[in-house]
Amino acid sequence: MMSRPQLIGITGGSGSGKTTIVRKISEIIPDFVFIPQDNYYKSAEFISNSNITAFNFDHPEAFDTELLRDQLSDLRTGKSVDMPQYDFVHHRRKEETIHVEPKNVIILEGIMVLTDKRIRDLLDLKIYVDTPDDIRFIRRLQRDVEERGRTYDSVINQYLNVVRPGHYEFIEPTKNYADIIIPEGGFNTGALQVLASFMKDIAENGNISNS
Ligand SMILES: Nc1ncnc2c1ncn2[C@@H]1O[C@H](COP(=O)(O)OP(=O)(O)O)[C@@H](O)[C@H]1O
Ligand SMILES: O=c1ccn([C@@H]2O[C@H](COP(=O)(O)O)[C@@H](O)[C@H]2O)c(=O)[nH]1
Repeated sequence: MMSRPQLIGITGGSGSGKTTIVRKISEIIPDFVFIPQDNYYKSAEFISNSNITAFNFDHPEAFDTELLRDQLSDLRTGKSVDMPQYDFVHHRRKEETIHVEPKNVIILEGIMVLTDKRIRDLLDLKIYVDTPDDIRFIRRLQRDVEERGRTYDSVINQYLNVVRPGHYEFIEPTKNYADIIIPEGGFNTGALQVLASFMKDIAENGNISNS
């Protein structure tokens, strides 16, 4: 490793295509550490489809930001961490952790990676994935029913009551902090190529100018 690891933050609303971007980048350049902010959700095991708004997953307080900050700081200074994992179906942190060794490039991805200054200040490059609300909602509805054990009614109820207001209060304004805005997410191949070649450069030469 030639200089300290560089942290790239990828944010945007739920369903904007953040995870898809990371997956596609990994097909071009696999050599990075991936930290999903979702893994730092606090457990809310009392939640089910019928009382989905009883815990607000779209508020900064829903995340264990102290743990995320500590682990990012460790990775940034070349130390390994044991990253938590999150179970979306049962709304709780899993027992098992994943041991993560630092690499030159670290990608932090999540809805609120630019919301809290403590995390924002650790990032070397900030990216906002900007996808229209209707498209994001349709994607989320399909995904949450297929992959996250949710019913249509509960996804719609949660979206109208907490996800949408939280988006406008805590996520959309953070676009102002972004260095790069990617429209439409994971199928914007031009943006993916630019990002991947930038990451390849850091992975091989280990620098962004201000490090
Ligand atoms: N450009 C796209 N076109 C169609 N579906 C997409 C696109 N990008 C993402 N998806 C799908 O939409 C859902 C949400 O995408 P995801 O990457 O998980 O978003 P995020 O991580 O921002 O919540 C997933 O099921 C994914 O396969
Ligand atoms: O137990 C949970 C935890 C989170 N959520 C929702 O997930 C999204 C964030 O994940 P994306 O992959 O970016 O969509 C957030 O809007 C929470 O509402 C959940 O429903 N249940």
